[in-house]
Amino acid sequence: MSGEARKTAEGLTYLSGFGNEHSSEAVPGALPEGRNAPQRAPLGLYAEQLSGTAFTEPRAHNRRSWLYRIRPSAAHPAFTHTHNGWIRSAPFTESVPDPNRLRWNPLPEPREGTDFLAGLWTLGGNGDTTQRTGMAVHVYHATDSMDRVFSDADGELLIVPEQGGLLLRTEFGLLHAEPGHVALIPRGVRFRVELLDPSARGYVCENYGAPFQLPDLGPIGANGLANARDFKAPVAAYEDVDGPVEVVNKFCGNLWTAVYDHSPLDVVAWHGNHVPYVYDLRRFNVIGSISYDHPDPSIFTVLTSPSDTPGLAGVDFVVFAPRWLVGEDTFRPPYFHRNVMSEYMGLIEGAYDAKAEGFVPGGGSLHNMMSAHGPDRETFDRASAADLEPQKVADGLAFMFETRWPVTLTAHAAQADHLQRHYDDVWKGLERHFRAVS
Ligand SMILES: O=C(O)Cc1cc(O)ccc1O
Ligand SMILES: [Fe+2]
Repeated sequence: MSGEARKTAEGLTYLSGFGNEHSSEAVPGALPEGRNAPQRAPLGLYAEQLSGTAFTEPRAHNRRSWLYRIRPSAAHPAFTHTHNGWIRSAPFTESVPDPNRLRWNPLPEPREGTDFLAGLWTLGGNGDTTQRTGMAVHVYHATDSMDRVFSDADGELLIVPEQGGLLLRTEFGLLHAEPGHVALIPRGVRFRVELLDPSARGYVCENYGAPFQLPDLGPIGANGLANARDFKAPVAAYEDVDGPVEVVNKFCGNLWTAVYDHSPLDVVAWHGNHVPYVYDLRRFNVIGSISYDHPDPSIFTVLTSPSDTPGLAGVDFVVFAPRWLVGEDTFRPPYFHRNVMSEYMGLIEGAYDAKAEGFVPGGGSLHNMMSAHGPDRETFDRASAADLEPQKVADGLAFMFETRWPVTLTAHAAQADHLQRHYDDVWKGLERHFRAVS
């Protein structure tokens, strides 16, 4: 926590646009012109390519960046295996996949001195890190800024703050993420998380699969949902630090550590499209029904990680942002349903329109493949009798990590004290109203 860090965070400038070929230099002349790897890079820098997709993937999906740095990334000592803390990875084998509807309260307070990495607590996931498939759901609660630097070879990290602002110092520069924003750190990008408030809490989707992209818009047209220009990439900023810096690397499910003799956040200039972003969820252009019925929540997709089957996402990131409900003769909250996709939901602020109580900011729910869920009894009774005036859903910001594979829990998530014991009861007492004759 530091006033200095907050001042830095609030004065940041950004480059605008998701998927763009961005470029930035912290020192004029640091970026080579007209080629990526001149015989001698400008200013005595080392040129390095960081790829997020195979070289040969279609141009529309290809992700890579060129970094111009004080020292090459290759100059580091061996990594040694270290403790994974509360972090677990795919394949998830600590418990049997659970068909029950499950809901957790927020994580308990961590010990003082818990940084973002130590505060990461894996709830569960699917796929296999060695196959680059699937995803993991983590929550975090931290009380301290990181001194160390982290990178994740297993996937990209979508960070969803719920309490406490974050300053993310990345190889590409600085990002500021407050509750209501999300930050996206691509696979392999080194970064450090500094806290702007006494503690920080939130959610992380670790996406082992194809990098997140904006969803196609189909008949919606050329605009809407998350607009590409609202994704902000950092401008180059570097640390020129000689001295021991611990670098932690998550690789195939385990944390590995090495002490470098310099900071690896030493990129003076870069260009490319494999870059981190911050996005303000309140910029989401919510599209919905203006006639009748409640649309499927795919209409709220912010980012999607496609799988090898068209239309079937490894993981979708979906936001339930403030919006108007105007449907006529319509049950307006989320309907009862059993879905083939599995849904982890979290709440950033306020309340969610399908749950009157018990789903609280910082908590989360898991409705695995085909589990029956939907509005709780109180919501059903209220919405079935409501006067159908136009209604603003104003005070909530909920989200969903929706995935094609069931989420298997870690042992600590399955046995957690903060796992709610009687979640099923929210659907108790839904009375029968059936009459064979109307
Ligand atoms: O609340 C949920 O379970 C998520 C959800 C929301 C919605 O509007 C429709 C279907 C769905 O799964
Ligand atoms: Fe659902």
